[in-house]
Amino acid sequence: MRITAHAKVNIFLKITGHKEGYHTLLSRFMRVDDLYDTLTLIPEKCETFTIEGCGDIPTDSNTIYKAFQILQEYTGSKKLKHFFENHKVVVEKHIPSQAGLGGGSSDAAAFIRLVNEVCSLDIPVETLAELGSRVGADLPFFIYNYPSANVSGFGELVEAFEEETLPLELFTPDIGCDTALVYKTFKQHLLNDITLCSFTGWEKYRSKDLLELIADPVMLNDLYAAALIAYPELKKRAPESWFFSGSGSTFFRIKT
Ligand SMILES: C[C@](O)(CO)[C@H](O)COP(=O)(O)OP(=O)(O)OC[C@H]1O[C@@H](n2ccc(N)nc2=O)[C@H](O)[C@@H]1O
Ligand SMILES: Nc1ncnc2c1ncn2[C@@H]1O[C@H](COP(=O)(O)OP(=O)(O)OP(=O)(O)O)[C@@H](O)[C@H]1O
Repeated sequence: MRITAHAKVNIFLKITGHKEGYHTLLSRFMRVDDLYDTLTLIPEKCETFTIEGCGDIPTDSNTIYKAFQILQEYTGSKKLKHFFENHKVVVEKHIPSQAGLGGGSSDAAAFIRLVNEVCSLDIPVETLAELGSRVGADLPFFIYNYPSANVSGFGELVEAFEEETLPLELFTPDIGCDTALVYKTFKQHLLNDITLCSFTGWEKYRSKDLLELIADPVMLNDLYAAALIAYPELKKRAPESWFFSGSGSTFFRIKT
């Protein structure tokens, strides 16, 4: 009873607006094949829901626990409660936190997919994605588990994009970027300047072609400029000609 929870990068990320306190976006998400956490369900009597391997993150704020609560509420069954009185969740973390790689979201999505199977919940993937979106905006992409996808809305509209994943090299400086702060900075300084026509048709390009064609990391990812304002020290750590993922702080490029 084991599952891998892969990291993602955002090949491009353009903010399209703001409503209900959240930003809407258009982004190409790509799974990172060789960077993943693993989640294992291990038989053991547990007095409370038990997660091992997530360092000092309190259980209550762990995305895996949030996913459990949402599944529990949705199914309303004693099956899940009973299962987790007799199994613990062991996480092997490899994806750095606050890095723009979606680690916490990927863990929660992998947990939902695994529990759906192991506990024979038979919940359709669309419903799992909707339940997942209540944990975080990145969850639907990880629930569908496509290698590459165009993602829009707040993150809940996920459309598979037919292409192979790229071999990626990642660099995560030791600067944790708080997603909420980066979005807040974007709203304050940059939201008024968005020009929707500047990225018309980007979603149709293969990721490799788009990275070559646009080449500028600031143009490709709207949150990069916001992250540079919120975390000015990022500038010194940015390697020349690398791209920026999500709300940071990871830079990536295609392996040569
Ligand atoms: C930056 C991305 O990772 C790109 O893939 C996502 O858009 C963010 O996804 P996430 O980490 O799952 O974000 P969440 O945990 O849902 O949201 C954290 C905070 O970021 C802001 N937020 C998030 C997503 C979004 N579309 N608009 C926002 O303004 C909100 O203030 C929210 O409270
Ligand atoms: N299972 C988990 N794994 C990692 N972080 C978690 C987890 N559950 C809760 N968190 C909390 O979520 C915060 C953000 O972690 P995460 O690794 O998901 O962020 P991220 O790199 O900002 O992702 P994003 O791509 O969404 O920007 C961390 O500071 C951590 O305290």
